[in-house]
Amino acid sequence: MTHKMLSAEEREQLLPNLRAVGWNEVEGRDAIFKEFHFKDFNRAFGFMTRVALQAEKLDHHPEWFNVYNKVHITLSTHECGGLSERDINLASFIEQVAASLS
Ligand SMILES: C[C@H](O)[C@H](O)[C@H]1CNC2=NC(N)=NC(=O)C2=N1
Repeated sequence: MTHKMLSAEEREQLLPNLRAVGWNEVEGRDAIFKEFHFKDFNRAFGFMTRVALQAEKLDHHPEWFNVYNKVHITLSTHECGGLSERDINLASFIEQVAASLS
């Protein structure tokens, strides 16, 4: 399957919404990043478990890092070497899960 990089127009429309909820563009790479904080490890890992199952379903996986109650997530589409619609869709799913757990 091929994935198309987001166009300049799509970026102008989509990125401000993501920025408003804490996703930032990564420097030197076409990717987005957000840091999540939970009450404890149990919440953080519960969050990761839900995201993992959806990622597998979508065949689109986060780059992430966890220490105790913190989860750092980077999203990018390796296949096209940058941001695609898949990253936007996964980011919005991640936002829903995080909202349901905090
Ligand atoms: C073969 C498989 O479809 C690809 O490797 C998928 C898997 N998960 C992926 N995840 C992400 N984030 N980017 C990809 O390009 C990607 N490609």
